[in-house]
Amino acid sequence: MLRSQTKLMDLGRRLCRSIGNNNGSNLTMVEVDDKTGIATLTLNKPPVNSCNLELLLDLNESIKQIERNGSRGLILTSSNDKVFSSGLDLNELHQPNQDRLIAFWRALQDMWLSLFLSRVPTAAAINGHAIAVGCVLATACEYRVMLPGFSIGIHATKFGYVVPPFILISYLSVLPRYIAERALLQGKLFSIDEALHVNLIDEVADGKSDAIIKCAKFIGSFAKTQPDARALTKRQTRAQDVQLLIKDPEGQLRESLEYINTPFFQQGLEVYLAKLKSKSKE
Ligand SMILES: CC/C=C\C/C=C\CCCC/C=C/C(=O)SCCNC(=O)CCNC(=O)[C@H](O)C(C)(C)COP(=O)(O)OP(=O)(O)OC[C@H]1O[C@@H](n2cnc3c(N)ncnc32)[C@H](O)[C@@H]1OP(=O)(O)O
Repeated sequence: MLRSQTKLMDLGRRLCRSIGNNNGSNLTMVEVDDKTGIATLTLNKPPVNSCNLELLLDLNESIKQIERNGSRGLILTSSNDKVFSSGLDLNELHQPNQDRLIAFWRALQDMWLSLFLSRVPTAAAINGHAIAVGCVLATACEYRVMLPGFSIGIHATKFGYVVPPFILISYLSVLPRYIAERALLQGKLFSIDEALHVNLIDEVADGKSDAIIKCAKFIGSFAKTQPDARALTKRQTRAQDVQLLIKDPEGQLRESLEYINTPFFQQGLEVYLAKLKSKSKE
């Protein structure tokens, strides 16, 4: 084999390095680009990246791992080419075992705080539908690039769910209040043009790799900033948004559990889950 060929192969091998998150699961995958130092965090829970307890724990561990290993940034994306994330795994909320429900909701609150307050620059390469908490994952990031043909938004009210404050905040952190309020009350899912128009997303990409390149470019825009100063400034900017959850996580947990356990919520969820299942069998 020619020396130049060997060199090229070495370069290819060097470009991306997988790092584990210590728990051995493949629900999320982390690859660090050796050249840029940017980590790509891929949601990988078939069929539609619905967030169950295990995925939330795994995601949180991966976010922390990316910060620990000194990556220069985090790009969140999906291994499914149609669905970024379908939001919370509704089976976790339906007739739940109470201990598991507590662990699930804690993991959700913790994961959101980790992503929203991450020290490193964050961007979402949204390569499929981003529904409800799927949208919350994207809005927790600092920048969003999306592929055409998919929907993004929080449609909870359409199905009789009230959203907890941190979900509300994740909308309010990127949308003007009147747009966030109207969209939440309507249970609106945005098309890509609508999302771009209100700045729910920052850019449109024509494929996943284009989205990753655009996210990396955004992260590169911080190259000349001092990482600790950037991280602290981000934390200060977002301090008010997280106040409630940081000051009283158990109170927030209690309120959510009370609501989830109401017969009203459970009955509505049962109807919705049945519809979802029958739709997938059509
Ligand atoms: C004071 C108040 C305080 C607290 C309130 C507390 C709680 C309230 C919660 C409110 C916030 C809610 C947040 C959420 O995230 S709820 C989740 C909402 N998500 C959805 O509604 C998405 C539903 N899914 C879809 O629309 C489609 O699946 C999707 C994503 C467009 C993909 O479509 P497609 O590729 O055609 O795939 P299928 O529909 O065939 O789905 C494949 C398979 O997956 C199952 N599934 C899909 N989504 C979920 C889900 N979110 N949870 C569980 N299961 C899901 C689907 O049923 C299919 O399963 P099957 O076994 O039939 O193959």
